[in-house]
Amino acid sequence: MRTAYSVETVRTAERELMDRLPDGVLMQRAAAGLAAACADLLRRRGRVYGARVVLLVGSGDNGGDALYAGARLARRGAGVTAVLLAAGRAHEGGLAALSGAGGRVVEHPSDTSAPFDVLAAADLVVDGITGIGGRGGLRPDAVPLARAVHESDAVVVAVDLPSGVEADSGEVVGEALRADVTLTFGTYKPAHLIDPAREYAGAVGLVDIGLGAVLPPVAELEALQHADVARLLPVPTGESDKYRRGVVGVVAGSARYPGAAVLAVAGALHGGAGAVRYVGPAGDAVIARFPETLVHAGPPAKAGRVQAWVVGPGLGEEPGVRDALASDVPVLVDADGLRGLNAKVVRARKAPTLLTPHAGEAAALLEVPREEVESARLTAVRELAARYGATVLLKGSTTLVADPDTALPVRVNPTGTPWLATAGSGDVLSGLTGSLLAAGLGARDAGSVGAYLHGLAARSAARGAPVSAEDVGAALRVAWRDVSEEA
Ligand SMILES: NC(=O)C1=CN([C@@H]2O[C@H](COP(=O)(O)OP(=O)(O)OC[C@H]3O[C@@H](n4cnc5c(N)ncnc54)[C@H](OP(=O)(O)O)[C@@H]3O)[C@@H](O)[C@H]2O)[C@@H](O)CC1
Ligand SMILES: [K+]
Repeated sequence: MRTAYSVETVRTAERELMDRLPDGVLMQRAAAGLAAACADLLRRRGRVYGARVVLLVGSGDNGGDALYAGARLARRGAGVTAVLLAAGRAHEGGLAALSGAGGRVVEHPSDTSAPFDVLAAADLVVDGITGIGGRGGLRPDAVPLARAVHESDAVVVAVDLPSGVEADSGEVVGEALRADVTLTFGTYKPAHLIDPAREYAGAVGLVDIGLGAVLPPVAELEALQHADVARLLPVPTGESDKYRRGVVGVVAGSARYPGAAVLAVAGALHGGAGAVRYVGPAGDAVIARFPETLVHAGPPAKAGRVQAWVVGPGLGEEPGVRDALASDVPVLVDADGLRGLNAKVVRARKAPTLLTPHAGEAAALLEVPREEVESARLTAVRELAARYGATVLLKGSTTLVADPDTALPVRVNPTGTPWLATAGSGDVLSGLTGSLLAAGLGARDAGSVGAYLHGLAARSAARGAPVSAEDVGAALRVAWRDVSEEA
């Protein structure tokens, strides 16, 4: 499991750890890890001795880390120049260390083109403008430097965070530095796991500075990995029959969108339930493709017992949502089922409800513009979970799963791929996730395991080429096998 902690939690832990250690030890640990990673990158492109390294240095400790790491590289023969964005406020000890090691210093802004000249010739740039203390994106002075960095051929290493991203939310206000590699300290922060910031961070490495021992046991965010998912997968036992493995009811499709029914059933057949009961007008299309499905014209209340319902994909105006919500089993609501969803009705349910909106649907539920959800995904998913008293899976570039119990970490799906942005892939996900619910997983686990397998399936089906939703459905078995081999 990968976990991420908020800035406030990190600061508290850092104070506790600092009290136990001599002054400056944490920064030296950070700088040593940073310098070692930079030296590795330089060696891969040539060698450290004689390499041209530029440090972008802000006014805080993030700049201090960069300066001390720069001093270590200078001692190994690199030509290191620090560009000070807040001359007079740069970390004193770091500056002294750098000049003691033979590093140079230039100021920005300045009357000369020196900062831009050194950037144009750099092999490696260390971004130490801001870390967890940065607010409000890059300031105007820093923007031309960031652009010069992006135009150069240098490898860009961000200290702790790419400067300009918001650590706690993953938001990017205006412009931010784009890094090839980000070295963070002690723990990941939300921005390392959530888009758009995650994308700016490049490959993220974690430097152990001893913070783990003082961080609280429950993180703000967590990302499951293969072994975690393997432990959660439902596995049939000797006593299992199709009913004991769980029956999932799929209320999807309409005369206009019969394909959504087929795709949701494709997902449901691969999610661990023992049987899939399809309810709606697209029974013929479903049976033609998946003869093992039990079909019923509806309404859901008359279709027979299930252990979980999936309602919404391609439903149009067809009824069924109310019936499913009135049941006493877990319900997953997706797509058309989310339209006009009544928060009071959802809150009053005794069994779990799992809502699976994309950004547009989430925006409609929250009555805010879509861009607001896209730029602040973590806030949006938490707000929806609180408002509906439901588990919410917010689909998108980084899929997030929030539980209505705010003490539980929000789950971030690490297996996403841009190839998943294809028509019908959400229908496969809702069927799959509903099937996991019917097989006995809780809503939070079903949502995060569903998103994980769905992303893996898309990756394995795509392998760098476009995929259809049907391909994703067909590759779910491969993803399941791939994960369960870790158990
Ligand atoms: N936590 C840990 O365990 C450890 C933390 N360590 C390191 O410390 C870092 C945190 O250091 P920090 O607290 O000094 O904050 P930091 O990110 O350098 O920035 C704050 C400064 O920037 C300024 N400023 C604000 N916004 C700005 C903007 N948009 N654009 C430009 N400037 C802006 C603001 O001053 P202002 O100009 O607003 O007066 C303030 O002076 C952390 O990320 C990690 O690298 C490691 O050494 C070891 C262990
Ligand atoms: K930085």
